[in-house]
Amino acid sequence: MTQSFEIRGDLLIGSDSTGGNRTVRAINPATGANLEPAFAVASESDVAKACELAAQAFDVYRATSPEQRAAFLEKIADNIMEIGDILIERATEETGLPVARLQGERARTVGQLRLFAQVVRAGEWLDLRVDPALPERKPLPRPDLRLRQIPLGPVAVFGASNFPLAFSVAGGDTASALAAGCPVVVKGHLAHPGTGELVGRAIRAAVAQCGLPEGTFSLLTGANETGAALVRDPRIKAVGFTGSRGGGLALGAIAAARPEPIPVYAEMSSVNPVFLFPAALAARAEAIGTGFIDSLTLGAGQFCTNPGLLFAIESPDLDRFLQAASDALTGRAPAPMLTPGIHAAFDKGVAALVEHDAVKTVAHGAPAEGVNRSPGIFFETEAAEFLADERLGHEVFGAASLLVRCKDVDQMIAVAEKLEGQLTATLQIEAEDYATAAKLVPVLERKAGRILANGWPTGVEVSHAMVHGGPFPATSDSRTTSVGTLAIRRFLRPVSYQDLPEGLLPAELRNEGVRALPHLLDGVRKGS
Ligand SMILES: NC(=O)C1=CN([C@@H]2O[C@H](COP(=O)(O)OP(=O)(O)OC[C@H]3O[C@@H](n4cnc5c(N)ncnc54)[C@H](OP(=O)(O)O)[C@@H]3O)[C@@H](O)[C@H]2O)C=CC1
Ligand SMILES: O=C(O)CCC(=O)C(=O)O
Repeated sequence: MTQSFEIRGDLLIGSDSTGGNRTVRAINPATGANLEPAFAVASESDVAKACELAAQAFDVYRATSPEQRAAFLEKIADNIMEIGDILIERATEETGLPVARLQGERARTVGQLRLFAQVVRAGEWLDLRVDPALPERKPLPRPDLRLRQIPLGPVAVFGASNFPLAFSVAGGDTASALAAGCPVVVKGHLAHPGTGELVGRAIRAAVAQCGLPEGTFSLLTGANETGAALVRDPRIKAVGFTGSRGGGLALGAIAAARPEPIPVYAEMSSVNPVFLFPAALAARAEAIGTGFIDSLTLGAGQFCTNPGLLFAIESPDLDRFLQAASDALTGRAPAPMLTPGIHAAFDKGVAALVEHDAVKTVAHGAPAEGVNRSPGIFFETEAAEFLADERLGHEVFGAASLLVRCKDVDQMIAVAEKLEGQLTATLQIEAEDYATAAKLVPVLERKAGRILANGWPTGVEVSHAMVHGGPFPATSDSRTTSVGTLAIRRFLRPVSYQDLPEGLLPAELRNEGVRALPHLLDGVRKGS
């Protein structure tokens, strides 16, 4: 039977739909119009109720078999697809993003849930290890030691404004936390509350269809105080966040100040440097120029992987690149940005660069027609100026980028050394550049979570070998990723069982259970 999912403006607290205080409306950023209905704002007691239900659900949910948990993730994916066109229509209205982009993002979202279902079934994430007892060992016997990973507990997820599906209510943080066995309480983003509610209802339906405890999932709408109360709640054991540096740091401070501090996995701010090497510019300056502008203006530049900084060595080929990039940007019509606040922040960041004495505007897009939009813009400066003013390396969230002219490779490496942590670093190279690029790669490994060649950083593959992370301020914890299957590790911790009788061991660590799954036996890999 086909299910129907509606937007009512409710909070989804376990199986309960509540919404006393309906004061928030979504805005269509393309027109500035308010959208119906009004959404409920979660009170402190709503937050506490969602967390209590999540805590009650934890032991039951984490005890689900891999098959049950994988089937739940797949049911969420099926239900999201069942929402149908109204999901895409509402997301378009709330974000100003084009239909094709949102359809692609929906595919990424359900693909991500299905990938985590495969991960759960495969069992590598359990990281099973068995060191059998050595009773005869001298001078001391070794006990029987068995290790597995268990989930941390209820997780708070902050949906991102710029990916209303893939980084929001059922996005990567939620998918990886649920895959790990953690109940999830989402603080939805006010930029797309209707989209969030539809997806939240799809998850909640899957909870009921799979016979899971109601507290496995809740969705709260609200402002800063709702999110702060959620992170403070003692039942929450970890936080996933994508957004601004200020927001991530504020939530990290709240988490660190709790009587029991908890990890906050915040993906925050990145300018994603691109290094244009001489032979690459000589071979394909024009193609690099247009490729750059396509990546820069994708989604009105509202990607945390947006290429916001370029480095290149002075040459006539660099001038060819600049001409091609200028031609590609000039006349390009700006798309609406996600919220009036994000648009205002973009205009402020651009104004600071326009007014900067050491920065020259290279090109900009066509003038804006309509609200919440501004032309894309491309600046240049000299390496010495860049090194003298650290503000030039800060993120301007939107379609703005700065080219830094370098004298030679040594200067390019010197500026790279000064960069803050990044999600990505990109090399445009040809074979003749490899020897010089080899000097830069070790520097970039220290700076970024992903290093790529001859592509553009926007558009993150959801896969096993992806890292969407990096040193601060790209994220709050460079040891992990928010995209890809490795993201599950954020919500797990190891437990070692020493000499426990077989009957007290978890099923997967008993002799028969462990043989059926990949594991390390005395340090040697066994199983698939
Ligand atoms: N690196 C990236 O991937 C992204 C970066 N950004 C950056 O963030 C800016 C603003 O965009 P936005 O998406 O709203 O990001 P924010 O960081 O402002 O907000 C993200 C989420 O965190 C919450 N939040 C923020 N600060 C606090 C706080 N002090 N206490 C409790 N909750 C908090 C917000 O709640 P509430 O809505 O109630 O404020 C929202 O739910 C952009 O201009 C851009 O610079 C945005 C998107 C992605
Ligand atoms: O580029 C992508 O696909 C993902 C970008 C991202 O993580 C973000 O903008 O928050």
